Amino acid sequence: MKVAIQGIEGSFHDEAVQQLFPETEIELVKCEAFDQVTQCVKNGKATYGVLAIENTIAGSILPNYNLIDADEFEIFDEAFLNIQMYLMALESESIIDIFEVHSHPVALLQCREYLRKFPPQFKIIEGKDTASEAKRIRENNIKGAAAIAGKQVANRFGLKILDSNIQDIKENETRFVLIGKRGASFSKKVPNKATIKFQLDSEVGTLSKALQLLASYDMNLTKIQSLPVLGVPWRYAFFVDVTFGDPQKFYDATEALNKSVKEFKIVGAYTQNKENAPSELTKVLAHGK
Ligand SMILES: O=C(O)C(=O)C[C@]1(C(=O)O)C=C[C@@H](O)C=C1
Repeated sequence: MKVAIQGIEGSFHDEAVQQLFPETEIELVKCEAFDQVTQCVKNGKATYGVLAIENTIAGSILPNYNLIDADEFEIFDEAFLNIQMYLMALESESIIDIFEVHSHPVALLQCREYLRKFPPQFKIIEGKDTASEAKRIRENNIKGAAAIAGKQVANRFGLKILDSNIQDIKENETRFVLIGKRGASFSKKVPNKATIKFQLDSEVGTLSKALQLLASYDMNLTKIQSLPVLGVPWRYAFFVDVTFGDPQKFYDATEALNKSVKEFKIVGAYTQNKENAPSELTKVLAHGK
């Protein structure tokens, strides 16, 4: 099965794929940017894509909301990874030799306070994914440069860890979503979580009424994210994550909400996966049910 990610083997996206599909043979479709991931799913080069959507230090990865929304993709599943960051360089280097650091922009954001401790001439360079940056340092034998990546990357590419757990807050998690073409859903599990999207008229109380309606159907709101509607200045769309016990109540709530909001859409109804259970798809592929 082909799954597109931004990054290469060893990146956190790769780890998320392994988390979702521990028993399935996966061919990673390695992309250099998030929009390439959705393009690959759109044009069939990959059946599914995995995208980071939010991090507990860096916040929402907003462009990925737009990418999922723009091309009528659906969210099928989610995975949570504990993210611990490490500073790594060639075996010959020690921390005083380092004058520049390379990593994924979101990884650098997670280590902002740590990076402030280096002298002003120290360069912070946004690159590709964490693993590619580390690999490049190793393959080109780049002295004086370090990468920020997960421990698995140092092991995989033979780099020396110069500093450990360097993200600004010890507890650090990233949430990833599994996406595919709309309607290509596979899970036989009853959903207990969903992401919905809608727009509202700019009138007093419209958002409050929408949220009250969700509450009246026992929907537990876990996240709300507003994003500009592209091409319509100062208008916003709301992406809301809810968890629920009774899927029928969720569908009743969406039916009611659809009548009072604009551009309503269920971006995905799936199973909440804080425990990081393998994706249902693994079972479907193995047993056909
Ligand atoms: O560069 C990587 O290893 C990634 O998988 C990217 C990414 C991200 O996009 O947030 C994934 C998880 C971490 O939050 C840091 C970086």
